[in-house]
Order: sequence, then structure tokens, then C-alpha cells
Amino acid sequence: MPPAEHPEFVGLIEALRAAQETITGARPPEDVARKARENLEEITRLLSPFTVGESEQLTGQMRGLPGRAQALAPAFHVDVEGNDRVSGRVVFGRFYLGGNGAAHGGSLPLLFDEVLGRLANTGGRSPSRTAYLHVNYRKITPVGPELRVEAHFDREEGRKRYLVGTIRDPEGEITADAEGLFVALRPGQP
Ligand SMILES: CCCCCCCCCCCC(=O)SCCNC(=O)CCNC(=O)[C@H](O)C(C)(C)COP(=O)(O)OP(=O)(O)OC[C@H]1O[C@@H](n2cnc3c(N)ncnc32)[C@H](O)[C@@H]1OP(=O)(O)O
Repeated sequence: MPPAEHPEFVGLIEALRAAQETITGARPPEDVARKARENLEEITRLLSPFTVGESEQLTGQMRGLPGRAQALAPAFHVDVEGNDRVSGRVVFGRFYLGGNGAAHGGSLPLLFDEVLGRLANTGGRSPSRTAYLHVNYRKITPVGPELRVEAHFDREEGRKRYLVGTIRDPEGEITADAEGLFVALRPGQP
């Protein structure tokens, strides 16, 4: 479904991302924290009647949008995309902070799975799933600045698709790289 059909929902997810960022970085007085909680609870009450099944939900389905209207992973902004390689940008915001200015170690596989997994299933290829993801943490991945992300197919062996990717800091140094194996699903495989 094209994002143009659901501009308000797309805006809602952007607001959710902004809320995640702001809440994570805030140290509010108790009365402000209570008011914010009440507002969040009101949002839950407002949206609960519209819960749908997985096949009908909007979140995660908007492939043309950075982040696919899903606030789970940091939004990946695609610059160049081909059948065998992709490059783009990402910012790990405050929500993804691990400590001392570094992105949480678990947030990097999240980003790599998104980028490599998306590429693994492009170019007319059949759907595949992550079998493994090997991440090397070379230096801290900083929270805040825009980082470059590149990924490409390394090789394909039957149903097995091996992809590799890197994240680079603003100085161009690799902060993390990854290799992923994606196995093409057999017909009927969930
Ligand atoms: C709008 C939408 C946007 C879409 C944009 C979406 C972007 C996000 C994409 C995210 C993708 C995901 O996270 S998917 C979710 C996370 N992944 C999962 O939940 C997968 C769970 N695991 C499985 O379902 C299964 O184990 C499979 C499908 C991976 C493989 O099982 P299978 O189909 O029975 O295949 P199997 O015979 O075991 O293995 C086939 C071959 O692969 C090898 N192989 C299998 N697993 C491994 C392994 N871990 N390490 C080494 N090798 C392995 C086997 O040795 C064999 O080699 P040989 O003997 O043939 O040589």
C-alpha cells in the first residue's frame, strides 16, 4: 500500500519515533512524567478498537518509506539500490543508546537484519529468512551523527544467500560489519 494512502498513519509513526527519542533523553519532574503517561494511555485507548491482524496492519509494510513505518529499528534511508547492492544512511538516535555515546550492541544486528534481509529478497528473488547474522563490533557506533551503510551480495549457493554489510562513522571508518546467511524458503514454509 503506497504511503500516500495513509499519510496520517505515516505521520503517527514519525511522532512515535520522536516520542521514543524524547522520553529516552528526558528526566522530567514527577508531575510531568504522570501527565505524559496519561497522554500515552489515552493514545492506547484511542487506537485499541482498530487493532487488526498481521496481514492488514500498516506498520512494516511500507517498503518505500525509510523505516517501513515501523519504529522498531532506526530508519534506513536508501540512496542507491540495485539487485545486488544497496547503500544509504542511518542515525542511531538517543532511543538506541547503550552507554557512553555508543549505540546499544543489540541495535546493530537489528539494523543489519533490516538492510541485508531487505536486499536478500530483492531483484525478483523468492522470500528468504535470516539463518544467521555475524556482527563484528570494530569501534563504537556513535549515537547522533549520520552514518553510512553499505551492503551487497557476497555469493549465492542454491537456497543460501550470503550477504555482507558495513556501517561507517562520519570519518569514514568502519564501526561494525556483518555477514548474514539468508535461506530461501521452500513453498509453504512459514
Ligand atoms: C514490505 C516488506 C519489506 C521487507 C523487508 C524486510 C527486511 C527485514 C528482513 C528480516 C528477515 C528476518 O529477520 S527473518 C526472521 C528471523 N529468522 C528466522 O526466524 C528464521 C528461523 N529459521 C528458519 O526458519 C529455518 O531454520 C531456515 C528457513 C533459516 C532454514 O531452514 P530450512 O528451510 O529447513 O533449511 P535447511 O535445510 O535447514 O538449511 C538449508 C541450507 O542452509 C544451511 N543452514 C541453515 N541454517 C544455517 C545456519 N544457521 N548456519 C549455517 N548454515 C545454515 C543448511 O546447512 C543447508 O545447507 P546445505 O545442506 O543446503 O548446504
